[in-house]
Amino acid sequence: MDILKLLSRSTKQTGKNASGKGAVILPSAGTPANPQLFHDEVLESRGKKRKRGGEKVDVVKQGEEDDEVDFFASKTAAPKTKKGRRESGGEEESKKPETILDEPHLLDEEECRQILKSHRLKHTLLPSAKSQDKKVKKSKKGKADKKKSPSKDDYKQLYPQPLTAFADLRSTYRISGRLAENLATQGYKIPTEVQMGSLPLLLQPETAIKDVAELGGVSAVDLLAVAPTGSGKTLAFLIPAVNSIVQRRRLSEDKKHHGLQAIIVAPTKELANQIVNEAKKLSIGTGIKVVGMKKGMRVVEENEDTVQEEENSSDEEESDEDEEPKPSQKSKQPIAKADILVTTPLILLHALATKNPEKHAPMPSVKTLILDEADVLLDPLFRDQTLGIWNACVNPELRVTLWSATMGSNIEALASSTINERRRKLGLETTARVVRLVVGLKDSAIPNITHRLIYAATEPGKLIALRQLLHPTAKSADATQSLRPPFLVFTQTIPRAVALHSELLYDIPAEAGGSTRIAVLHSDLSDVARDQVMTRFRNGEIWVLITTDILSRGVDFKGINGVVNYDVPNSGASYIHRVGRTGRAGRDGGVAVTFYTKEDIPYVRDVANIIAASEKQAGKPASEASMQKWLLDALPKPSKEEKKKLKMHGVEARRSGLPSKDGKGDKMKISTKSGYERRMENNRKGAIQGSKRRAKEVEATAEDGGEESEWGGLDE
Ligand SMILES: Nc1ncnc2c1ncn2[C@@H]1O[C@H](COP(=O)(O)OP(=O)(O)OP(=O)(O)O)[C@@H](O)[C@H]1O
Repeated sequence: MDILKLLSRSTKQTGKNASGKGAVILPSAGTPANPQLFHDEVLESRGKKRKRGGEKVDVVKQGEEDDEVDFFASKTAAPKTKKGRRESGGEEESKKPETILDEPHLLDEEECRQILKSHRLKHTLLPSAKSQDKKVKKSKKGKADKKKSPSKDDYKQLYPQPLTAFADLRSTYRISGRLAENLATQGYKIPTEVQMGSLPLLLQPETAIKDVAELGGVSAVDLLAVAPTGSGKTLAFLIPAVNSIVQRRRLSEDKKHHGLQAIIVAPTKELANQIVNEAKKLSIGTGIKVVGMKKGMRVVEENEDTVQEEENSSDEEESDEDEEPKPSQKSKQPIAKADILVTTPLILLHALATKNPEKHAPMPSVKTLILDEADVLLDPLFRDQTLGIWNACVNPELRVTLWSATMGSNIEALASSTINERRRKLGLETTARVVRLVVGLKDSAIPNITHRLIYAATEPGKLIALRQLLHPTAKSADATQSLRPPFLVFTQTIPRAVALHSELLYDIPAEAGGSTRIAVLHSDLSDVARDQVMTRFRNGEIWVLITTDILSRGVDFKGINGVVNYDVPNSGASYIHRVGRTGRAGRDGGVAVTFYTKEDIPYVRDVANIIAASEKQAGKPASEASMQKWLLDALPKPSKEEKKKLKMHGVEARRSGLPSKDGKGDKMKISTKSGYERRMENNRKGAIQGSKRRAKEVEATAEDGGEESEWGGLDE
């Protein structure tokens, strides 16, 4: 069923924007023309203007977009064979005959600078462990120089080769032929900015930076990458990880052996599962095994120190947390056969537990550690777990990359000092340097979506406003004033998500799929239930998904038209990640709606500032900006302490979401009528509409052979 058709049948929307100038292209409407966000025109030294994305960009024209709307379609994957295996297009990498490669394509320094500038890419070499050591010694000697932290001069800007086309990955950076084929099969043509800026450096630093003296004479980098939501960071970290394992396997004598070489850590199960799927697609035909970490899985050899978790699942099975493990199962599982392991922090840390709670079993074979959503993984909530895993990666050749759309300076300092500290301990100061890559404006929301900050005054006001968005008959001249499903709704707490779900459950009429179109996802649900909701949402069966911040980071639903912050997010970073679930891969037309009430006024300024910065980045003139200066000036500035409290616990008044004994919390309740009342009302309305429709049908059939009746939208 085409939900756009169904929901728009009875609306007055014409597909034009308010000015009537052009059709509104929704994120769910086909393939984006260009996944890049920034392509400023930069004057070259010779006076010519550069085209967007450099010379080699192969742009998919609008006319070539998919005709059929497929909200959550994945990119073309290799077709499955009868046995259910993906066709890899031939033998494994190692058995393929040598192919003749094109000439490497390298740009001169001026061209590099121009392209990096036009795509708003900034590379900074961070201070080395040695230079930090010197500073500390100096400050100990001279009492006057108390400054231990690096000065501005220690940060050097770099201009490495940008990747201008995916074809260069093979011709210039010599990635595996099978990996290049897998990328082509999935339809990747134009690299996004973060891919342009990171892939050359991670694949071949010595080619990306011609003069190694620039990198302090070393030929390897660890990377801190801060790039917008939906800008393709997953591919940027997976390509080098898969490629390095393929190259190592090629040199290995035992090509069938699987040993853990790369670990990818993500904060939620949903994100970890998504990364497993992407990594598997890239690894087709390479012989690489990608595994998602499960409870009870073994990853290290046992010795007298290790404390293995009792087994209740194998690496291929869905774990059942309620099932009691049998004593005979204990430690009998073989070590998971994995080259790449994708995990949430705690589950892996448990698998590395030793009798000494301070120590974890080492993983000497791991040469790549990737922290996705690194700022949250290094936040106090996950910090010890993440550092525990990091410290267990004892291989001296370990390369670390950290990725997020937001990275506070404290997190950057922690990451950088952890990398340097580790090197110092292992005596490896000179083998690699840390490079920071920032795409666009640091810590900002994507510029290709529309933001709307709506004052709803009270909790019931928010419910009314949400129903207006959901209501397809909302009389609005501007198509951006209503929100077409599919969309996500974020609440502050699990009880509030559950309450909102039961409130809205009967808002979609039975003929449009009824309550099956609305679902809730949160961490109190079982893994199986969470997986089912994710699958149904990806398949387009669920139109409105109510959730908590569990889905705010990393999760990629390609065709989401909008995000509703039913409750104001707990921080600016949370806003950036939540709204970044729409407008992925450069898609235009996404809408981010944030409701706020009287209780939120002290905290909403951060969100307003982010919206203003995003509109400025998008080049919106001040007259068209939704965030007017007077509003920004009028909003109070929360203190550091207030911000900290908000980040930890959210807006106090709606913490529990349940009615309080003193009755004060009742005004924060999400409810107008009980679910039973709404269901009864809905049934009544359905019956009336049904009988009206039947009467009309009979009339119409009598007159002109009949016409399909329309859903008249939601009556409030
Ligand atoms: N070069 C490309 N061309 C077209 N689509 C791309 C390209 N690179 C990535 N994508 C698509 O962009 C979408 C977003 O990618 P991804 O999930 O990696 O974003 P992200 O930067 O990790 O976002 P977040 O910060 O939200 O985690 C995915 O659907 C991915 O397939």
